[in-house]
Amino acid sequence: MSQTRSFAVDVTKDHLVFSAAHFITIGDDLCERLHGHNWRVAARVEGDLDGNGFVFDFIALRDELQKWVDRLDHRMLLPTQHRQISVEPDEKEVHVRYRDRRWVFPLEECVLLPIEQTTAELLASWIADQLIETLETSPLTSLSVKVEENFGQWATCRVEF
Ligand SMILES: Nc1nc2c(c(=O)[nH]1)N=C([C@H](O)[C@H](O)COP(=O)(O)OP(=O)(O)OP(=O)(O)O)CN2
Repeated sequence: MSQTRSFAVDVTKDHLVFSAAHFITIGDDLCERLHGHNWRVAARVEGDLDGNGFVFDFIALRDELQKWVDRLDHRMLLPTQHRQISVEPDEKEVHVRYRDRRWVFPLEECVLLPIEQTTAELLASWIADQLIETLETSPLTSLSVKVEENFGQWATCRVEF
């Protein structure tokens, strides 16, 4: 009987969590109040086995993911590509505006993300973009990043190579 076999590596850890603030718009007229989440992050890579019998070293994947989780931890997450929320940094502060609502945050407490919204989906996509640079020397076939915004509410971004 013929068989095909495929391999994947998953990394999910209790410490792969960042606590951050954000708000999103929903539809044209609803802009959430500023609030926070403990966002949990996990990653999966698929591909052929290397000479070690690895798809990819768990430890390297875990540590790379942790690096990006740490960059987001205890920060205000702001999307720079939103069509209704303007995000304007100066030397010390970030000025944010949605219609007649305004917020000013210390620049060093923010992460400005080149995405349209700070949804779980687009945060997963941004994290995937950061991981790809490290992974691209390995012969992987896909990368999936999962972000959990609230218990049991996960979004996944899967990139195929
Ligand atoms: N597919 C997605 N759906 C929703 C997203 C998202 O990123 N992707 N995000 C939101 C909002 O950010 C919302 O604030 C999610 O917060 P959550 O705490 O899960 O929702 P509740 O306000 O209902 O919280 P409870 O504390 O559970 O009452 C919405 N949808």
